[in-house]
Amino acid sequence: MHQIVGCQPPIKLNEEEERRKKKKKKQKVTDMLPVVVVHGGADHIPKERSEKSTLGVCSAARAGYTILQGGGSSMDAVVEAVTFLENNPSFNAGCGSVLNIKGEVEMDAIVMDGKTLGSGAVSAVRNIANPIQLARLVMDKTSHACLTAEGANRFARSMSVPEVPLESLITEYSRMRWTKNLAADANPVECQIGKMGTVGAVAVDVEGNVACATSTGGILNKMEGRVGDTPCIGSGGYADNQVGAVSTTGHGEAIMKVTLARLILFHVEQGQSVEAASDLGLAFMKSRVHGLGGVVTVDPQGRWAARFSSLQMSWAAAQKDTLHYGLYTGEHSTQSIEKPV
Ligand SMILES: NC(=O)C[C@H](N)C(=O)O
Repeated sequence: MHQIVGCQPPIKLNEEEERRKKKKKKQKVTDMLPVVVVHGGADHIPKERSEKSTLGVCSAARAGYTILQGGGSSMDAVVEAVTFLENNPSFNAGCGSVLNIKGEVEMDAIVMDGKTLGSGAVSAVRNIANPIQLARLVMDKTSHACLTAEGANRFARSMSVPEVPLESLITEYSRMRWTKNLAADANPVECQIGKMGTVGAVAVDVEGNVACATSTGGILNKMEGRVGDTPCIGSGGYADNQVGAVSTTGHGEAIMKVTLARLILFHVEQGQSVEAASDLGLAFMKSRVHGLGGVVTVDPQGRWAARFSSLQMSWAAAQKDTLHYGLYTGEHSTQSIEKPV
């Protein structure tokens, strides 16, 4: 092998100029940090519930953003935002979860840390007010990626996570929809309407670390023990500091078939913008397996997208001093982050 000694690339006269430009570009991009984006589920939300849904995602985005502004990690921010949404009975996660065929709540959740690719998930858990916090404990305190059903509940007890009465997670609205779907003349597709509101969040902190969190009660009148896409890595969410983070919502069986979150990040790796990559992933899911859904996506520079193929998806994003939010396709409202909606 020949070694070429003293062979240097020619010095460009405008090298300094280029360096300055690059630095400026980098500064501009990192100015976009921190950021948090949340969703309240890909849905067809009845009019009377849409305001609550928008208010809910806006306060969750604010809660996550407060953590980031205080120098907190993206993981802390997404868990905080999703905890907010789980505690809000307007969403299909935590209190307000849809009921399975037996009229019971069984919930799934996942978190993923883009710095380490560490993740934690729970599936088919009951009696837990905040499955997202339990998912985080699985990540932080075990060597496993997912715990399910009774085992997850036993782990919760060992971690002193309080168990709550099953009834406390059931709202009148979810019971009404469950009963309606049991009727002989029920239309199961129509009965899903207004109740697909899985919740999720993605964030980038000031250090450029990305994270995702997703939590759900699943789908209405599902079989006992059904596990959806949410706790599955690459389906319900994915986070990698080298690419970005995604949280998904929609028809779980379809999302799993195309591993939607990872598919979107593949498109980002191929050079697509977060917006184009999200649209490509959703379009593929629609054409290939007839599945509808929605996603929130960020890249490590703080560029973000909230996209959906369903009729609606409530979403909100907090970045710099602005809160962005929307519900219908093409809707994008903004206001100062200081001002309550
Ligand atoms: N609303 C949803 O997003 C449902 C969730 N993806 C599931 O199938 O469990």
